[in-house]
Amino acid sequence: MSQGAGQAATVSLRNSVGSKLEVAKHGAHVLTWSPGVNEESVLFVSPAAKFGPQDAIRGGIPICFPQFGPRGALEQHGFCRKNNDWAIAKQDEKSVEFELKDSESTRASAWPHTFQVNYLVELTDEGNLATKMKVKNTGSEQFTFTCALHTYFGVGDISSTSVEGLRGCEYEDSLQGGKVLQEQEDAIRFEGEVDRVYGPTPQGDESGEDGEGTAEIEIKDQSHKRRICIFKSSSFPDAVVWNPWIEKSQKMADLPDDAYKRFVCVEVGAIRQPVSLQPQQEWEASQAISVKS
Ligand SMILES: O=P(O)(O)OC[C@H]1O[C@H](O)[C@H](O)[C@@H](O)[C@@H]1O
Repeated sequence: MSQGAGQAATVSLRNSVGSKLEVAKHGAHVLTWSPGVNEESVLFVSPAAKFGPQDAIRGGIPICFPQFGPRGALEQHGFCRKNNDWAIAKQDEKSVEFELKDSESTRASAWPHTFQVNYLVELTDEGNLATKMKVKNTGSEQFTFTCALHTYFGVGDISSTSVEGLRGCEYEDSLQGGKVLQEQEDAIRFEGEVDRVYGPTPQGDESGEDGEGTAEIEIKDQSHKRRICIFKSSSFPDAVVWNPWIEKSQKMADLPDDAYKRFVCVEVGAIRQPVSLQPQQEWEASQAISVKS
């Protein structure tokens, strides 16, 4: 574990081709990921991000669990992303597995269940970022949850960025009170705030667990002349597309007013239909990300 500058205690991983990533123990929060040697991180972290013990870090990959957004009685996006009780269950040179169990504070929350979350973060030999999330009901009563990996992807300029792969998919438009619509475009472009929960999204081939194969969703980052390919398992049936644009950014203390120009969130998750687990039942879902020119 090392202490990143101004950040929580972090774990750094490297592979033989010089790819690297950094994960904060706080929230099991992936902060940076660089697939190639001496490349900048593909993930966006706000220059005004806060790293205190009670803070949700603005950027990287926050884990939203056991509740996505305001869809329940917990605080926005649930307690996981701010939780300091994540332990390191396993670690080797190219992967680290974090583990979070229920605690006095979670049992005192509006979601008082006994559970275990395991979150595996891996740097593949090709330099892709592979993550797997497992949730186990370790109690004696059924519970439900919603969740997402809330990934902030860095882009050169949001105005020349598009998100592809969601044509024909149903979505809830948060800017229209959750009205359900169907995506008509091959490419989603950004000329203002976008906040949509798509799902179930068209499924690529499940072989994408290592970031190779046919991506479900692609971010075309024209300014950096690259495609960011997102693969997700069918147990993450949904994907949120979000950019706050300027008005919402001006209301966010941990985001500079013009920072919206340099990121887009595509957040794979199980959101529209909560996941239900019987006692001792386990659920798992994975996301892999790769970058192609
Ligand atoms: O500010 P946060 O609690 O991190 O939420 C940031 C954003 O997360 C998701 O993208 C939601 O769809 C948005 O409605 C929300 O504004």
